[in-house]
Amino acid sequence: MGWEQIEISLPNCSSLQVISFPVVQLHLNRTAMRASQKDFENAMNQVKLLKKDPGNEAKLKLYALYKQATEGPCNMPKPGVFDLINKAKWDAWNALGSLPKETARQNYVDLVSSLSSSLESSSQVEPGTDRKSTGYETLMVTSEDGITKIMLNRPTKKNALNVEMYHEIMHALKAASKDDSAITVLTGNGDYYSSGNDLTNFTDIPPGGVEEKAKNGAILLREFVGCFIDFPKPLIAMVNGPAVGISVTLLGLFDAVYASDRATFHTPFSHLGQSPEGCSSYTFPKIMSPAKAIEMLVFGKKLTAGEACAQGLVTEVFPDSTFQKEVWTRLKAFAKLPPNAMRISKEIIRNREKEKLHAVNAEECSVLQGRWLSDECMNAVVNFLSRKSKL
Ligand SMILES: CCCCC/C=C/C(=O)SCCNC(=O)CCNC(=O)[C@H](O)C(C)(C)COP(=O)(O)OP(=O)(O)OC[C@H]1O[C@@H](n2cnc3c(N)ncnc32)[C@H](O)[C@@H]1OP(=O)(O)O
Repeated sequence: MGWEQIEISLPNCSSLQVISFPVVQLHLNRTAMRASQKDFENAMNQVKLLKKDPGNEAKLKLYALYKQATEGPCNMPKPGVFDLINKAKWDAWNALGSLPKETARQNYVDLVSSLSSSLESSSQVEPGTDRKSTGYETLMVTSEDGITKIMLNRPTKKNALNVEMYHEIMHALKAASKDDSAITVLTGNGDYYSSGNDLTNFTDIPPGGVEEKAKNGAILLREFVGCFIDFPKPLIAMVNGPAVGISVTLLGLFDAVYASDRATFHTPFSHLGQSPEGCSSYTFPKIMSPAKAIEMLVFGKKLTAGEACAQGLVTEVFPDSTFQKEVWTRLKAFAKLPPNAMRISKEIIRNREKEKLHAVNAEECSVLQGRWLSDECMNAVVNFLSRKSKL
């Protein structure tokens, strides 16, 4: 995804002919119809309720029409060539030329209506199936031998967490907290545990712009991390390979962390112009000392599995060749222990910290919301997406 997606969507949105043709046609067909301000507001609310992502191209059109409808023709200075996201948005808006505000408003309403019906009908392909409860797009969730296993399942993207995956993990954790399993395990499919936040999450800009994007991201992150803080049963991470970013910071909220000796632990927040999340600003200094936490969270020092174990972040390291067999044997034995006793013991160990953890989570999300709007963060994301940088 990433660069290819941006390259494909840019020509469509920056070309005057392509984008203005349907707009003009709609204008001619609708001289008698005018969307009211109420229709426009309803359409804006409807966009937030779309069950599926309409894709970057549609979102750029929505953005452009929204700006044209509310502010009129684009009179902003053109963003620099490396400011990919804002340039794509500027191009889309500018391509609408002098389209009247009322027509833009009508076209916005029409576009939302067509997106709602096409995304609605594509989600009805399998009638009667509730994807969220019977299957997942980004996870493999199984439950047997008293263990619910949540496996991150985007191996070709190194199990990067896209927005859908955040939602699905929350859903799977909530379901696991109520099912009849005794323990829950999080692991990754393929060679990575997880490469952390999917950096293409930053390219989906809603009509309200980057500020709205940052605000929504902070709300999502807070809810996501909250699910780990509140998870009532023993929660175990099986770190099958390298772990990056949020997949590392969350480990401080797990009850045991078993790692393959192939695993590494990397939190390159400063490199990305970002700041720590997952309550790591609180859990890491407690687990490994403030200085060691700063080496990881501020200077981005990558730890081997052995180092992470020596510092208390990892419970035990296993040779990769026997990792799966040894850990599953151990987990199956744990899962035979009386589940209520385990749950109550976890509660008494963790509960007095819960309030503090929720407060830390809220503060970290608020700081990150600001970081996501910084040049440092935007440049790092653009550099990754344009293949100029990797960790
Ligand atoms: C809303 C909540 C936000 C919470 C805040 C969270 C913060 C974080 O988690 S910060 C950490 C973010 N992660 C990264 O910066 C990692 C970026 N990825 C990389 O540097 C590298 O991909 C790698 C070192 C993880 C792996 O390198 P390599 O073995 O060379 O593999 P590829 O780069 O070719 O990766 C294969 C494929 O996967 C895509 N991909 C991998 N990680 C991510 C990612 N985090 N975001 C988006 N895409 C990712 C990569 O682009 C490749 O895609 P294709 O080229 O389409 O095959």
